[in-house]
This record gives sequence, structure tokens and C-alpha cells, in this order.
Amino acid sequence: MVRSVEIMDTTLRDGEQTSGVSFNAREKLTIARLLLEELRVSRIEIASARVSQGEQQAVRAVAEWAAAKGYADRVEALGFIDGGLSLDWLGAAGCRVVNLLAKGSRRHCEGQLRRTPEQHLADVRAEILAAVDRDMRVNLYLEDWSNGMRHSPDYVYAMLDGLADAPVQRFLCPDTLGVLDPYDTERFCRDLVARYPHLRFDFHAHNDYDLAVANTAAAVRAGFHGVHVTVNGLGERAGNAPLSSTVAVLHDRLGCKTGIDETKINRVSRTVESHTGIRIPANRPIVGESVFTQCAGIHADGDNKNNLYFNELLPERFGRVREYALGKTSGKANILKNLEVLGIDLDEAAMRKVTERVVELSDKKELVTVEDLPYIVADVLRYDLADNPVRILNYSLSLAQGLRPVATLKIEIHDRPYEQTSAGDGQYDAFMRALRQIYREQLGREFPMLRDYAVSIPPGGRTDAFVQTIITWEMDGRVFKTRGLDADQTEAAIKATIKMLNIIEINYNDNGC
Ligand SMILES: CC(=O)SCCNC(=O)CCNC(=O)[C@H](O)C(C)(C)COP(=O)(O)OP(=O)(O)OC[C@H]1O[C@@H](n2cnc3c(N)ncnc32)[C@H](O)[C@@H]1OP(=O)(O)O
Repeated sequence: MVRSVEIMDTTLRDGEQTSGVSFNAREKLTIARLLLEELRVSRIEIASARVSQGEQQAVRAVAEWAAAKGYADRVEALGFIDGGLSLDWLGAAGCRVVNLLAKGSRRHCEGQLRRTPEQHLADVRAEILAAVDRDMRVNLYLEDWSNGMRHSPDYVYAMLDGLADAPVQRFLCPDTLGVLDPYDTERFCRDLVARYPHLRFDFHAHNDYDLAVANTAAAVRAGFHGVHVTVNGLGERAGNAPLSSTVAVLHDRLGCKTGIDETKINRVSRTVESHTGIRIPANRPIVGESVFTQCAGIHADGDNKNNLYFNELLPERFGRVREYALGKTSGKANILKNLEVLGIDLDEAAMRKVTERVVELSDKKELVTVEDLPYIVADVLRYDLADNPVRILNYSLSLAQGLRPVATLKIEIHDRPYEQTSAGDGQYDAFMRALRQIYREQLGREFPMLRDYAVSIPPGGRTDAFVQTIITWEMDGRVFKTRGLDADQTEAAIKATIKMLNIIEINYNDNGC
């Protein structure tokens, strides 16, 4: 029988303990909705009690929404053993489930709370009963549980013995300092499952040794019922177990069921990335920008021959597509894959020349994007670049102290001229506003959304160095990048933009799309 594992997402509580991250009420509500309704995680933890008035309003907004939708029992918040203060705070915010933070190691109990284990046990029992009196459900964290199991297991057993008959739904076992490895995790978890077969346990990993996903899998293997994750691995210090790879490991390696809709993972990761401003590393499994990009020519060739370089992590599972990078390790198979996407057909001699040029360019450390390829083909085969359907005839950009920048622009699309003037928040913004007006108002056509704008200069800090601007665009669900290189930053951005205009003209409009 397939085992079900509960996924509890704590992006809005532990994730908010990432340095520099703070969600407002609207962001908490958006993320809560995405987690429960799109990803379909089992439960979410949305805040710690007593943090601030703003936080209480955010908890209230999420709790009211959850109650209206029938999700109240799946929305949890952390509370302290503080004689009812946290319970009052959470109750006033409409929260129905409290995750009480008890101590899971003797050193935390005696060193931080300055209570004996017996006193703490009595405090915790009283807090649980006070929560139940307020009609709240209780889960119980055993903070620093991993060190408790390492250095004071008798303390942990005494706590569990003393609470085994208490109205606690789940015991939440955190590796608070991220000190476990998968072997110890599995050993400690098996121990608890064997001693307390009637209790339900969750595992809460921290990623200090980059072992959070491996430890989480070990806890499930040992028989734990639930695990805690965060979107993009946010969380205190090095973070928690990332939802994306934890779910993939549970599905693929342990054959578990989680109820998560994998196709939504990438979208939710990107939304959280934009609300936190914390970039997802390009090589983060499942959601990183380049993890479904084959670079090596031999791999691309193997994909053509029975998908020899695929594993179970197919990009389509996660709402993504496989790509083939262009660089000095590309062979003709990579180039062919990209030309196929662009609908360009070359004979063998032309293919060889184009491959040589891509390798030559990337040898000089130039980034070659898929969208550069038509230009490289045109250049190598000496096509007339003036054949580009969109050309800039003239533009002027103004910048004056105390006045909004203004751009006047004249472009030609399929030999017809268009002109527009617009003000903006910067020169490039003014340029883009003018361009958007031409496309939307004069041509009545869609214009791509600018998803990302990255500027880099070679190391050395010279102000006259070449600037590289890479802009990421999105149109009709397709994401693509263009690159511009110039000594002037705005000119580099304009060059990247003109490339984009030609790509959409050739790929969308010439094909009648
Ligand atoms: C599992 C985890 O990640 S734990 C993280 C939990 N979340 C947070 O800490 C964020 C929210 N916390 C806060 O806003 C504040 O810390 C508050 C409001 C709870 C308390 O604030 P303050 O009174 O200023 O205390 P401070 O922040 O210095 O915390 C230390 C106090 O908490 C006490 N404490 C530590 N753990 C617990 C616990 N589980 N239950 C109750 N009190 C606790 C300490 O003993 C100390 O009390 P003392 O000052 O009487 O010695």
C-alpha cells in the first residue's frame, strides 16, 4: 500500500525567520492560498505568536480566509509556554491550531527557561489544557529535540511519557540546529516510533550541513507521519528542507503520496522568490533556472537516442521544459535542438560553421543565448542583417535634474514607420513606455512582459567597460532571454530589446500567431 505523508509548509513562520525576509498581510494571504489551494500541502504554519500588531492582523486575515474556506484546522501558528499569553494573542487573531513550543532537550529546558524538567512538564501540560479550554487544537514542538536525543534521551522520553495521554495531535521533532545526519535521524525516529506507536510524529529539518532533505527522507523511512518544509528552502540560518526536492524524493525514492500538485511547484517558488527578493540559485534542484538545461554535447546527443540522459525528474512534471545550452561544451546536437525550436533548417556545412562560431564565442567567455542563434546564423552565413523586420530609425532620450526622463522613438516594422514620445521613471522606462504604446495602441498587439533585467560588467570596476544587459521576457507563457552589449547601459538594454522585437516578429507574427 502507498504510504501517505503529511506535508506541513512553514514558509510563513520559519521561512520568515530568514534574514531579511518579512511578509505583509497581503503577501501572507497570497502565499497561504497558493500553498493550500494550488500546491495542496496538508497544513501550513503562518506565524509565531506575540510578534507584533501587524503580524496579528496578518494572522487574522489568513485565519478568516481559511475559516470561510473550511481550512481552519490546516492553518497553524507557533505559541510559547507563557501562561496563556500566546494563546490569548492567537485566539484574538482567530487561529484554531497552536503549535506549542516546548523544550526537547534538558540543556534548553534548564539553560534557557531555568526550569527543572518536572516544572517544565507541568507548565506544558497546563498550557495544553488552557489551549483546549479555548477550543484550540494542539501540536507540540520539542525544541532542540535532536540534541535531546543525542545528549539527554531520558529527558525526551520523560516528556513524551508525561504527555502521552495529553490532547496533543502531533509531536513535532525539530533538528533545531541542523546537526543530524540521515543515519542518526533514522535511528532516533525509529526509536520514538517503536516506543510510542500510538503517537503521531512530524520531523522538522534545518539545512546547516546541507542534509535537510536527506534527513527528512530518513525520518519518513523510519515511520514519521509528517514533515516540515519551506518554499525555496527559506528558514532560520541555512533554512529548512525545500518543499520542491523533499516532495520529489518522497514521491520518487520512497514511493510516498503527499497530495502535492507537482506542476504548481515552480510557479509557487517564483512567487515566493518575488515576495522575498531572495533569488533562487540557478542550480537549485527542480526550481533552479538551469537544472533542466543540458550543456554537454554528448548529453544532448544521448537525449536524441532513447533519452539516455533523462532521469525521473522530467521538467514537464514541474511545469517546466528541457533546454539545451549553447557554449563551448556544445556539439552539433545542442545546436540542432535549438534550431529545431526556432524552426531553422541548416545543411551540414552550415551546421559545422555555426557550431564552430558558438564554441569560439563562448571560449571568449561570451554568454550565448538561444535567441542569439539566428544572429549567429545570419552572421556566419552572411545573410543580410538588414532583413530584420523591426529596425530602430531614430531615438532620443532626455535626462534632466528634477524632470522626468522622456524618450522619443521612431521605429520601422516591416518597412512601416511608427513614432511615439513618452515620459518614464528612467530613460529605459520612458523608451519602453513609448514602445509599448506603439505596439498596444498603434498596432493593437500584445507586448511581452519584462520578467528580469540583469546588468553585469567585467570585473575591475571601470566605468568605460562594456556593459552586458540580459533581459528575460515572457509572452504567451514562453520565457526567453535577449542580450545587449554596449559601453552605455541604456544602449545595451535597447539592443537587447530590439532583439526581442525581432524574435517575436519572426516567431509569432510571421507565422501568423
Ligand atoms: C522553533 C523556533 O524556531 S523558535 C522561534 C520562535 N519564534 C520567535 O522567537 C519569533 C517571535 N519571538 C518574539 O517575537 C519574541 O522573542 C517574544 C515576543 C516571543 C519574546 O520576546 P522577549 O520577551 O523580548 O524575549 P526574547 O525575545 O529575548 O526571548 C527570550 C525569552 O523567551 C523565553 N523562552 C525561550 N523559549 C521559550 C518557550 N519555548 N516558551 C516560553 N518562553 C521561552 C526565554 O526563557 C527568555 O525569557 P527571559 O527573558 O524571561 O529569560
